[in-house]
Amino acid sequence: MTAKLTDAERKADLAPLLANGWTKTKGRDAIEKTYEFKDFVAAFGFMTRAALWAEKLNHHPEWFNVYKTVQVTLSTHDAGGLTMLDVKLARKMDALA
Ligand SMILES: C[C@H](O)[C@H](O)[C@H]1CNC2=NC(N)=NC(=O)C2=N1
Repeated sequence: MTAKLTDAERKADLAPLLANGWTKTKGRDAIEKTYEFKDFVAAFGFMTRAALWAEKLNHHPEWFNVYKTVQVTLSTHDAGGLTMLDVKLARKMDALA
């Protein structure tokens, strides 16, 4: 099983994400970000591309879409918190958005 992020990993790998629009979820070891796109097609295009990466990583987002907004929460359910899989998927999503 993937291990929860260590303090060192939180400094090295999580901090850059937190400086790039991700925030820690309240009351839970998770991160979230709200992406705003030009329209629904752009938002759904992002979700489609992210979904293929999620499947490839076998790591799946919690997300919510309304029109051109996609709200994403990442956490590793099997580990009960943040792992490097969340970092990987967050980086990928930022690259795709
Ligand atoms: C059986 C399957 O590999 C697991 O349930 C995977 C699937 N996708 C997952 N996604 C996320 N976000 N956390 C998990 O722990 C997780 N586990």
